[in-house]
Amino acid sequence: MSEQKAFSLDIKDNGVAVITIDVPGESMNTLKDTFADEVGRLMNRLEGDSDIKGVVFISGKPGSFIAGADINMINDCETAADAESLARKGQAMFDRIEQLEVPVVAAINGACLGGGLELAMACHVRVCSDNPKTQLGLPEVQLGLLPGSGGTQRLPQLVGVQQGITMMLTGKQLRAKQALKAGLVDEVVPQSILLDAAMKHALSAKPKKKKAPLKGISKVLEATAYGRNIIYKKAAEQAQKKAQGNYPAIDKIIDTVRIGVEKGREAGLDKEARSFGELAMTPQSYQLRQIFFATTEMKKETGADGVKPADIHRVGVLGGGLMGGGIAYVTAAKAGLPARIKDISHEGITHALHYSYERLNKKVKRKHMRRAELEKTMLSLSGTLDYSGFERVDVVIEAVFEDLELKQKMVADIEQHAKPETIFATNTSSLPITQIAAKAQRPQNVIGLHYFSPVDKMPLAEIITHEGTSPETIATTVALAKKQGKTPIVVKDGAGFFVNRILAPYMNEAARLVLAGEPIEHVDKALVKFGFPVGPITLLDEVGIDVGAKVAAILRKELGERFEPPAAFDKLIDDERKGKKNQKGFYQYGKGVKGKPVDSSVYSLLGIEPKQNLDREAVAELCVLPMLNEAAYCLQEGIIRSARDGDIGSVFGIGFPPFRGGPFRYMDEIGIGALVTKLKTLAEQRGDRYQPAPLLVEMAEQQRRFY
Ligand SMILES: C[C@H](O)CC(=O)SCCNC(=O)CCNC(=O)[C@H](O)C(C)(C)COP(=O)(O)OP(=O)(O)OC[C@H]1O[C@@H](n2cnc3c(N)ncnc32)[C@H](O)[C@@H]1OP(=O)(O)O
Repeated sequence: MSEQKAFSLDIKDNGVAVITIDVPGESMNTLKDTFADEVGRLMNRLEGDSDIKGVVFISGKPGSFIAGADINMINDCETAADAESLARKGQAMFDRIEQLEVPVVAAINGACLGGGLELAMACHVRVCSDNPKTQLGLPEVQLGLLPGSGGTQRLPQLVGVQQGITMMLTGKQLRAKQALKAGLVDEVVPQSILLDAAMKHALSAKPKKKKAPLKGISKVLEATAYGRNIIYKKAAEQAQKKAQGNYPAIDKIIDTVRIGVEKGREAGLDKEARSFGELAMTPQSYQLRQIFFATTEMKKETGADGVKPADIHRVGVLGGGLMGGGIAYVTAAKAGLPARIKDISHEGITHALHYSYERLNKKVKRKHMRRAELEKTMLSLSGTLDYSGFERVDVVIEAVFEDLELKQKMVADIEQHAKPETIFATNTSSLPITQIAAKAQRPQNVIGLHYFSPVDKMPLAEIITHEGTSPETIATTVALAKKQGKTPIVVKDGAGFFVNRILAPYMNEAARLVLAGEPIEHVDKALVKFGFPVGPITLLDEVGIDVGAKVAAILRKELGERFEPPAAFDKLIDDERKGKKNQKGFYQYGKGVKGKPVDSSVYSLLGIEPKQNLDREAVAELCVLPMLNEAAYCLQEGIIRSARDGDIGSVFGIGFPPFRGGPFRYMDEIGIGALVTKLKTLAEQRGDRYQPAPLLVEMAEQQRRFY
């Protein structure tokens, strides 16, 4: 039997060689080093045939071009030299494509990422479909890597140094029209004529090397070495402000581009391959790759083994407030499902509709969406003051005020007005699902579906089951959350569920440090440096100090002394300090306030003389260790199903530094034995709340790891 190939050649009568990429046994094309020989033979064949007038690369997969180099292959590298050699092979393969005498065209439909875009950029012309799935980008930075097969050299040439660096530092992907405007593709056509359009280019004269379509200040800056130096410097400053030195890929990307632009392609490619090798061996890249594997694995899970989710045709949303509005929006705009919003007032409904309209209109203004599409999506949203229309909804998502009796009444109302099989999903963040389901006639249909604010931005959804939730309800809710663009984790009912539960001891500890005199901005900076997107005190201001106090009290009541909040909330609440929402918190807000100065009156209110006693590492450790410990408690109690779910929940829900892999992977890295020793010492010094979770103690004794 002949071996199935990834690249197949079909020479058309018009002399165009069409190379179809269709990696056998994979749902999406990814590039492997083993393809080098295959492509090499193809190139020999093409170079030796003077009848060939042009070449087109196209994908044989229905909705995607190439999703990049195979990340498993990168993961299998044992040394930097292994990874460097992968990069060099890719570079050589793409150089040969570029060196073909005849025009070479990439016909792109769907994802064209990483190594896929690097291949496309080695072609002389790029044509892409206007399919919304068509996205072009170099997302290697999200894996702690840089583009390793010529991308750092070819992208700046096509789109300019500034835009090229930005794309590589952020991993930002461009849609068809954006790619056209940026100079990354040469033509955008409907998918139905993609191949024809590409063939036309293949039969035309080979285009001259194009220049990036730069205008204004970019054009001026990029014209001289002096101007470009400003770009490199600014890019590094901006990126590091966010990355805090935690991502080694950043400097390497900028440096590699710089060397290529200033010293030429050869020097640039050499630096690129070496940097790729080095980065592939960093712990940051390792952890980020594990996050990719975990999320891909989770995309396939239904939440209930072997159970098929029910079809969802319509969704009901109770409450048109901030959360309800956001939920209606992701239902209509992302899941493409009609959402019927019930509120007690016209204002509530108008608010929810307006919320969606504003977001959609922004997309129209940015040309990411047609007006007709906006109108169609808006038509799928409707409102009601009673339950009219609810007899047809398959899932109801409740986002009303946090009041147990009210929520129980909602359950009863839905049981009365909707179908017997309609699922009741509550977006409560603090009430036990078991209690919300307590009076239900059909408790099997009741489940928690906890979104994070803002709903359209935050990627996580916690799906909370109570003892009686049926597997069908779980599978259907998981499917709905995925359609809404969320990564769901299924968790067991319990105070704070998972995310808020592990957040609480961390926030409490940060507040304790402030009360002990550590300056507010010092505590925040320590955790931003550790890798969180914002510090805990800033977060408290954002969430609302009153909300924090309320949640803290509930958790203390349900989970015991370990959750005792520091005795400061009362004073803050009495002083009407709610945080950002009433412009009075730990920091100063309002017009005319520049930067983010601490509101020093909070120190006198709390009777504190701020003085830094601990360094950043110590502050971070004191706050993060209780979070890790609590995550272990959650696993031990079956709140989360696996360490993997806990890691993804923490990274996507609270921005736990992704390059550390999540709390469980981070605990493995510290070493469970070392962690237990540290926690015990802190328990002696600072109090019993630091006592290690029994699971950790047991694991330390047995020298086990989470992974
Ligand atoms: C040398 C080079 O510069 C280095 C590189 O190219 S590194 C790789 C850069 N590319 C990336 O990071 C893209 C990674 N992939 C993605 O982001 C997403 O898969 C995607 C946006 C392309 C598609 O998402 P979606 O439609 O939800 O499909 P998804 O389930 O994720 O992927 C489909 C399958 O392709 C696989 N896949 C996608 N990209 C992959 C990759 N780069 N490596 C290995 N497998 C990959 C997934 O594992 C999954 O496999 P399965 O069918 O066995 O489950």
